[in-house]
Amino acid sequence: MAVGPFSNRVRECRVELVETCSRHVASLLDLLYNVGAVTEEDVSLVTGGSGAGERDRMRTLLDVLYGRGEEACRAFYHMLQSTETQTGSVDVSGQQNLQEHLQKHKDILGKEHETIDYLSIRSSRSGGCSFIDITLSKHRGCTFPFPYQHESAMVGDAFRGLTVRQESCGHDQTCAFRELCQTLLSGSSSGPIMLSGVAGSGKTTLVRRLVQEWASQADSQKVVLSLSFRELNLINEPVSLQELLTVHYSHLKTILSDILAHKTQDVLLILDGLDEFGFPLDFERTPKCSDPERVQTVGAMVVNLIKGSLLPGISILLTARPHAVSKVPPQLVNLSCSVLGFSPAQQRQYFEQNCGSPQAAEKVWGFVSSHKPLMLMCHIPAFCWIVSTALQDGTLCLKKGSAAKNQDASTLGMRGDASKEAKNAHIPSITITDIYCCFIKTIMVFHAEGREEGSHFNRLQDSPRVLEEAYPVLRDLGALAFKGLLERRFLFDSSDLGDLSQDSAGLSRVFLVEILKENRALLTVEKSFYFLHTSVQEYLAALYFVLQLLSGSNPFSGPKHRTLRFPPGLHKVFSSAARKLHGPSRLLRHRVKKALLWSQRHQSGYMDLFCRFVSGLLVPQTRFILQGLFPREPRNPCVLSPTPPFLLDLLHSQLESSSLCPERQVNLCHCLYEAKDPGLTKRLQGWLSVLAQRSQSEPSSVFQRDWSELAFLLQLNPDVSILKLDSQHLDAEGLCRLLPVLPLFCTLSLAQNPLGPAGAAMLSVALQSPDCRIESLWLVKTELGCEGVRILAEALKENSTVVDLRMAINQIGDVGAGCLADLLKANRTLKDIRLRDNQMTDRGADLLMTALHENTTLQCLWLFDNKFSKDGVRKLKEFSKRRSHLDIKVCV
Ligand SMILES: Nc1ncnc2c1ncn2[C@@H]1O[C@H](COP(=O)(O)OP(=O)(O)OP(=O)(O)O)[C@@H](O)[C@H]1O
Repeated sequence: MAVGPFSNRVRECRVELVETCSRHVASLLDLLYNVGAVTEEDVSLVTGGSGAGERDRMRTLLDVLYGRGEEACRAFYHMLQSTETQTGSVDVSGQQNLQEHLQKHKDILGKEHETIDYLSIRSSRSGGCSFIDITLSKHRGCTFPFPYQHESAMVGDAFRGLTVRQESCGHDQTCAFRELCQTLLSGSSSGPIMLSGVAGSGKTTLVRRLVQEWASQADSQKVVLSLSFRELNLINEPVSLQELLTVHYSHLKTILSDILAHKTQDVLLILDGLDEFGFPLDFERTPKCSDPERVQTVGAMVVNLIKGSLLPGISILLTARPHAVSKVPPQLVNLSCSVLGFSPAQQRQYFEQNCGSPQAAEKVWGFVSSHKPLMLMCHIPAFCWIVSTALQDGTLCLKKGSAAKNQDASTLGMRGDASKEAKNAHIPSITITDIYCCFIKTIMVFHAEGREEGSHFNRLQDSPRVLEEAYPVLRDLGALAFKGLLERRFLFDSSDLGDLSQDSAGLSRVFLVEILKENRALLTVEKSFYFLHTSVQEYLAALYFVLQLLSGSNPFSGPKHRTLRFPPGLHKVFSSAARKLHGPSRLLRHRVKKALLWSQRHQSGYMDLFCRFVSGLLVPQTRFILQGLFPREPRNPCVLSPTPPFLLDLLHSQLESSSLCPERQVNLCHCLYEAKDPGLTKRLQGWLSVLAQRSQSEPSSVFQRDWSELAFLLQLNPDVSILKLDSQHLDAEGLCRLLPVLPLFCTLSLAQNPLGPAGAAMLSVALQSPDCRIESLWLVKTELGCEGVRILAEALKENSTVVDLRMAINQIGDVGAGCLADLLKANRTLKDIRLRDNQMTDRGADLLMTALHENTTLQCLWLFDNKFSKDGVRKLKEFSKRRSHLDIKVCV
């Protein structure tokens, strides 16, 4: 074998040749065979191996050529030159061909991603779903969500969490959909972008919108390819990326390999729903693969795409629920976006565009905006749909709600000290369970027979009959939802639906249309279903659970006369425990307790809503909304009292448990709220009087979970205007738990707590909140230091409510005085600032006086016990004398 310059080039440039010439391997091999440079055996060696892709074939060819020696390698370079000249000449027509295919691709994908809403109530009322811009936040790299929290609860928190993060690290920003669209379609981004958001927050809707936006841009050269993880789950056999895409996009068949080889920088690959991906993603051990033609498992393919080994240079948009974000190592993610959900203004816009009439929209918005728990949940678009469906015709709920509102209004005028206010405080009586009951009822009634005749109101009168008829369907669907929850399963196939899909009365169609979404997998013909929103699954599971309880059956054994069985392990545990108990009341209590404990064992907050719904449905007043569905006389008389005492006892005894984490404790408070516990108001009063006593006596330690509970109780009661938490060992973490309510007090007194700069960051979030009502902020001896003051001063520049700021004994020094001086130049609201004992010297006093030349609103500045010289004090007094509106208090 002769080695010369050509064979050396083949060896040295192997990687480059594989990279650039693999697409010509077939024609090169032909040419080389025709001129005798390679043999028939060589050809079968190169083309053999069914799994080998172009790159593998190219590598084998180069090895063969090197083995054949200098002449074969020279022939190769010669052939390569002529092949490239030939392909160059067809480039112009190729370009035209590409444009035509691209336009066709845009048309097809645009149509596929039209925002079709199958929800017939919605389409009947508003002509389909209109897209409302939604608030997103973006962040370089990757962020992880807070652990231990139900994802639905995280949405409301996300708005404030965002500002907290902004304060502490300064690189999160809110952004609108348009901006994300531009980043993805402009061609300037590459690598993975993670879009996270809780269930129903609108990720898939954003993806649809993005594809439509791109499809409408005639000049966009981006090639968008969109796949859902749900579909990828169905591919069990190894496959090459090229083959997978060719099957999915058969209309791109002729140009796909060219795009994948030469236009990767123009490709945007959307992978929707990472949370649902069933295959493991092993970023450590998955073998590297850079050949789109090489077969591999779907999991390995996804890993190689995300790592940039496969199709380097493409942009990838991954969407995931928050808990699944960590499936991808953060260092591989270029940009993270979170769907924060609808802001209050966007919620209002949603109702305006999705309710049947402006009056209905106004009613729904009025109701939602006066019920804080509802408003928090309405950050999630899917929940907006549930609420608008439940309320716009749900006369029952609206009547009840307006009564609650009137009572709220009667207490709103109150002013004064928190404990006095709490005595009169009224905790609103509408619950989330009420809303879901109205939702189900509205849907059932809407689809009932005789829909064409009579008004919705008339049909509402007939609802007991409709609901009675719906019993078997609701029970079976509920059983499926419950089984899914226990198994942590959210996707069901046709066999899971069993009789439901063949229901002769057609009632189950209601659910298939309104409540279950069909997963339309393009890669296979198999159908699967999932609930419109996980909260709907949790509600139906709770409905089933309570229906079974009230009819004396064991919810854990599945409905009788049906094939649906729960996991054998679970079934055994629950039924053997049940056998040991006697008497229906004890059995009922036992079963509810089991369900509560079951949920508490799951620290992730999964099943939190289920427990709230169970608590709500055990209240006869709430069940009355679904009159007709429940047995008239439940076997168990203990569930007939307004709020069953056994339920309250159970929830209260769980609340006392010392092993409960704060988030589960808050969930128990939610359960008490759903159970319409009349003692909630008392609990708040108790809390506030304990705090009042504590601040007068020796401070004792307050657990973090207590702050969560207090925040929850205060949230339900908007009428308390003064919050005094002096000397309570309250730190930044405690403040974080209280954050939802902090802006809502006129006077916030947090003296003698170890807040420090981190606590100041929390407070600055409250001060910048659009809901901020804080007028007096008392932070005496809270370890702020100059850094804490700097953070607060920045926030106060944006705030126009605080009039009275007390910050004695905080060691702010001259640096802190300088920050306050800067604040005084900008702020026109503050009237009274107290800075006793803060280690300020003449330098600090000078800075403040300079600023006060520009500020004419400050009336009182207390500077006792600082480190001023005699001359400094004299200067301050003279300055004060010259300014009639300003009183500076100072002594040596
Ligand atoms: N921007 C929006 N404007 C109007 N309606 C919206 C918007 N976003 C979502 N929705 C409504 O909320 C429903 C749920 O949204 P979507 O399926 O996109 O959520 P998701 O985040 O993908 O949920 P999941 O994680 O469960 O897949 C949609 O069917 C749609 O009706």
